[in-house]
Formats: sequence, structure tokens, C-alpha cells
Amino acid sequence: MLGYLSHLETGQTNQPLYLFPMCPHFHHPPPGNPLASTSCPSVCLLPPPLSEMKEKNPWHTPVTIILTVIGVIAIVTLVTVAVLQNKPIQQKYKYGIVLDAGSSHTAVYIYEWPAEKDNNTGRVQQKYSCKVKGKGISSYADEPQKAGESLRECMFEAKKQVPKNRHGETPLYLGATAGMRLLNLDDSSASNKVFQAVEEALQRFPFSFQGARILSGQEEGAFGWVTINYLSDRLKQGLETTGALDLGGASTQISFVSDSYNGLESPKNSVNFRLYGNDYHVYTHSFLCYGKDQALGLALAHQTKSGPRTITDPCFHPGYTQTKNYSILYDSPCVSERKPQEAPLSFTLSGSGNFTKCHEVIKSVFDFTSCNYSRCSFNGVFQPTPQGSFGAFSAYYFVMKFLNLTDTSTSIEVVREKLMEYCATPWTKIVKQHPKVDQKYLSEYCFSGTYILTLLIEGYNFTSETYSKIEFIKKIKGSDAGWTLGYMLNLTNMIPAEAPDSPLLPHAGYVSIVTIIAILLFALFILSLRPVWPTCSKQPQIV
Ligand SMILES: O=c1[nH]cnc2c1ncn2[C@@H]1O[C@H](COP(=O)(O)OP(=O)(O)O)[C@@H](O)[C@H]1O
Ligand SMILES: [Ca+2]
Repeated sequence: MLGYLSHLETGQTNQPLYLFPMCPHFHHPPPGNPLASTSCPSVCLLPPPLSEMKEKNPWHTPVTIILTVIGVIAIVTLVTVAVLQNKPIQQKYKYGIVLDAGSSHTAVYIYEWPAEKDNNTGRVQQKYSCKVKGKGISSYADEPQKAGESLRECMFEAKKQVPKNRHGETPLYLGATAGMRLLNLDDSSASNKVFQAVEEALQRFPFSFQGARILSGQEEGAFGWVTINYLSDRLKQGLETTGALDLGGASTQISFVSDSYNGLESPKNSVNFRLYGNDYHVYTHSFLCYGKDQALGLALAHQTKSGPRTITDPCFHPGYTQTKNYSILYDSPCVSERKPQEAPLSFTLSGSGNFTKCHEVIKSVFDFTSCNYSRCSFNGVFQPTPQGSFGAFSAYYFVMKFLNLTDTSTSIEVVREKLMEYCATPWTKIVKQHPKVDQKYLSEYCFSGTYILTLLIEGYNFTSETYSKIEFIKKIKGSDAGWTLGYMLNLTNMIPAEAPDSPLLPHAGYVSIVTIIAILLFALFILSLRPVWPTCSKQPQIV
């Protein structure tokens, strides 16, 4: 609209319509007194008549137009620069690879993090994982070469996953857990040969190989704790931490922070960290032979003390039968000393599916009698009462997920009832219900579920109340819960001891402030033109 005042003849009433584009609203004058409503409202700056405006309107002078254009360009440039300057640069990543050589299988994990901020924030995440085909490396004691070969397929995949230009700088670690701990106890030369074979295999890949070694039980427990607390951002934010429960095939770990534990009562169960400016005294313990596969061995050894040819096992479904070799069962150092003097080659196990009896058998593999500390879990091991929330992963998750028991708001009594019903279900029915599940796993879920409940309640002293604070988890924000991430973060020094300096304002806050200031400056510039505008001293002219 060019003019500030228009007089339009409306077709029907022939009434003039007054338009004041500078006023907050347009209005019709009341009939008979056209001028009454044309007076400018007090809050509105009334512009001069069109004829005057043409001469005086500052917007129409070339200087003002140029200044305005320059002002707008300046503001747009300022805001654009502010946005771009602080915007994270096109992400480039760095990588790290960890092989988890567990007792039952090996898994390859690739982690990635933004290249420009290695040690600043909790931003390391799992990019890829690969489950190595076949068994764990400790099962290749008689043919170590094959342990190395077994890793090749996943490692070729890892080569594809990491950009070529990063291969040389990508650290590669292999950590072995309880399977290799047991092999090392049993036959250290065999364990050395397995390590030699896997090292040779891994050195052939273009990554920066940092060695293969057995983790101590303490390390396994503590790095599992670091992983879950790092992934849930509790360390960086200095929040109360979550305990870690890891159930493997050959060992199991419990790690948590307790107010009643400062590390003095049993120093070997203590791990201290200073992370992001906070000190943590973590209680941790790893029970060798109490992973679920070795615990099954302990339970079977308990039932075959006298070397029988048949046993009725309450931890297996009714109708389930299996022939087991005595020498294989008693091969493990967890039970080798208990081998019956005179035993046949094998025994036949028949399931009876009785949860209560299974619970009794499982309890017998724990020693609750001796404790030289203020309190113990089992086997004379010191442990404070579980405190706070817990994340339970690895086999805890697989088993409880399968049994539909991951909801810990379900009372322990109900969990028991469900297990009772599940264990009593005939084997043929179980197979029909789960045709696609590996029968080795399927046959053992009754044992494993009962074992988990016994370990948590009687073993670690979880109560109805603290049980509800356990969360069965597989992943946190897309990364697997387990010791591998914590292990790599530690070896690459990626968690700083002190809290990193953070910018005064986050990026969004910075951009907002720059934008607001720019708009205010522009408004100021506009207002500075105001004195040349006319005020309401004149009545509008009606044409
Ligand atoms: O899908 C599954 N269902 C049940 N158990 C599983 C599944 N996948 C893995 N597991 C079990 O998880 C455990 C993993 O233990 P791992 O191999 O890490 O031993 P370790 O930590 O004692 O060295 C094994 O007992 C394995 O049988
Ligand atoms: Ca494990």
C-alpha cells in the first residue's frame, strides 16, 4: 500500500473506508461523523498525508534504503557466521576394536568417537559387533591354530567397517576372560599356545594391535561397571552410579558402590577410580566357576559324587534325557578334584522338572557357612549389602528375556511360581513351543533361571525390595553392556580424571544470544529514524 490513507467507495453504502496502515487496526468511522474515528489513537504514530510523506518518508531516501540493506546484510552475515563457526564440523570418527574372548564364544566390538574430541565427553559408542562362529578360544587348547583362524571372518568384516585411512591408528585389543583363566590354571602351556595363535592371526590385520591377555576377575567386574555408568552418562554428570551384574559361562561378576564400603575391610575387592573429577570406591568380585555353564557342572558333580549310571535331575524338563561323559564333565578345574574314584564312562540324565528340588541342588554348590568378615555373599567372600540400582547383563539378560522375567516389578514369589511352572513343563511341549531355539540353550533355561534367582537372592543377598532395582539389560543407547567398552576407555585414557572445561554457553544458547543482540541492534537502528517521522499533530485529510 503506497498511501497511509485511502478513501474507497464501497459499492453498497457508499461509505468511505479509512485505512491507517500505521495504526494497529483499521476501522470504520461511525455514520454521520466520519472524522470522529479518523483521529489517530494516542498510541499510534500517525504519518503525514501522502503528499508530505512522499517528500519526507525517510524510507524513500536512497541513503536510508542503502543503510537498511547494509543493516540487514550485516545481521544475516553475523548470525550465519555465528551459526557456522560454532557448528560441529562434519564429523570425522576414530575407532577402537576390542575382542571379548569369553568362555563360550568370542565377539568383536568396534567403537567409534568424534575425531576432534577424544577425551572430552561420553560419546564413544558401539559401531559394529560380530559374533565369531564356533566356541570360545579356550576350547581350541588341542588345536591352537584354529583359535586364530576362527577370528578371521569377523576381523575381515572389521576391516570393511573401519575407513581405510584409519586402519593404522585404530587400536586392537583382545581380552580373554574365565574360559582362558581356567585353561591357564589347568594347562598354562596350552593357554600360551592359544594366545600365540590368536596374536599371530590378529597381527596380520592392518590395525594397531595392542596385545592379547587374560583379564583379572577384578578388571572384568570393574570395567563392566565403568561401561554401564559411562553409557548412561552417570559418570560425567556425577550422578549416583548403577551396580553391574555380569553372568558369563565360566565366571560371574558383581560390582557396585556402597556407602558402607571404603575398601578397607577387604582391599582385594576394591577398585578405585577418579573419573570426571569424582572419586569412586567400587566393590567388585568375580566368582570363577560360577558362570552358568560351570555352575551347571558344579550341580552335576554334586549329583554324581558316587559315580552313578543314571541321575534324575530336577533342573531339566520331564521327558528330557541326555547322556553325559564323565571325563568331559570332570575335565574342568572347577570340579576336577571331585571326580568319583570309580565311575563308568558316562551317565544318563533324566529330567524331572522340579523347581524346588532344583533350587536345593543349586544351593548346595554355594558355601554359606564360613565368613571371616562383617558380611559375606558366599564361599567366605566379603560383600556389602547390595545398594542402589543394578544393571544385569550378558547371560542374565539372555535367560531372563527368554523366560519373560525381565520385569523386576514382579515379586520374587511370582518369579518362583513362574519358574516352577516352566520347569515342570514336559520337554516335548517346550520343543514344540520353541522350534527355532537352539536345543542346547533350550534344555538349560530351567536350570539357568533357577540358578540366577538363587545367585541373586541367596548368593548376593538381594531382597524383595532390592531385587526390584535390578534391570536386565542387553544394550544401553545402542552399545552392548559388558566389560569391553570400559576396558578400551581405560586403555586409551578416554575418561579424564578431572571434569573437562566446558564452554560458557552451549552452541544453541550462543547462537540465540547473537541472534537476539543482532535483532535488538536492528530495532535500535530503525528507532533511530523515528525523529524524522511526523507525530499525531495533524488530522488525516479526507479526500
Ligand atoms: O542366546 C543365548 N541364550 C542363553 N545363553 C546365552 C545366549 N547367548 C550367550 N549365552 C550365554 O552367555 C554366557 C556368555 O558367557 P561368556 O562366553 O562371556 O563367558 P565368560 O564371561 O564366563 O568368559 C554363556 O553361558 C553363553 O552360553
Ligand atoms: Ca563374558
